[in-house]
Amino acid sequence: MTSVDFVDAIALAKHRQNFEETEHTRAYREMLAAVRGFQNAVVQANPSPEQLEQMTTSLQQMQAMLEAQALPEVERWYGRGGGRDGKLQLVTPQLIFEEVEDDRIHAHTTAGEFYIGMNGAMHGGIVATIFDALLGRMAAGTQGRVCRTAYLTTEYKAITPLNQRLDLVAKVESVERRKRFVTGQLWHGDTLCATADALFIEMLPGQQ
Ligand SMILES: CCCCCCCCCCCCCC(=O)SCCNC(=O)CCNC(=O)[C@H](O)C(C)(C)COP(=O)(O)OP(=O)(O)OC[C@H]1O[C@@H](n2cnc3c(N)ncnc32)[C@H](O)[C@@H]1OP(=O)(O)O
Repeated sequence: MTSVDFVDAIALAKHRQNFEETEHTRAYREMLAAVRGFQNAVVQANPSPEQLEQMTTSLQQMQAMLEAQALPEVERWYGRGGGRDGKLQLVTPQLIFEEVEDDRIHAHTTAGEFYIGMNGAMHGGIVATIFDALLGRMAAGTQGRVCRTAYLTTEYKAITPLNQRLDLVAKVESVERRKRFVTGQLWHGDTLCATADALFIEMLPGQQ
């Protein structure tokens, strides 16, 4: 089996939904958490020349080790999972899904320094990426529908802080044939930091 067998998005998603949490994959999740910790540390420090040399050498060694084991997308653990602790991914801060219903989701997250824009505020592109992941999960619903984002509009109402709990709410507003219109809100306590509305289209067999 190669990744070429899975240009069909539905077949790829179905195959990747079969994901067993084992000791080995839990260790992979822990490694990704360590990468997140590293990313947070790396953006906050100005290491000395000696430290930089040491870090660059170590990182190059780890990169070479991983490159020697690279797999086609269909076989990778990255991007899989999807229970309460969300997917095994690094593109957004980890999302914790508290309630997942077919028309409503409540989740939360805490974004570290890696996701900084400027002056303590989260980068706006990360806010939009969080909404894409949250609203994509909403469009998938409890049935695991395979959908793609047709549009996603984000409004930034207040600074989204780092290192603080953020609450995320998603809702399905309406459904028309393959179209799922969904909205999202990102809260810090009582402050509404950002909102989004998006259209997700359910994939047809054969579509990439
Ligand atoms: C439990 C399991 C959990 C699983 C968790 C999964 C979580 C995943 C989370 C991660 C998620 C991350 C997800 C990602 O990041 S996906 C990556 C980002 N998105 C893309 O790359 C998508 C690129 N675009 C396309 O592939 C196509 O355009 C799609 C597939 C979207 C539609 O092309 P397709 O040929 O299939 O459909 P159609 O053109 O006949 O249109 C169909 C209908 O839609 C209407 N329309 C289309 N576009 C727009 C528009 N912009 N505004 C308003 N309306 C629009 C259109 O008028 C028509 O309406 P109607 O005639 O029916 O009335």
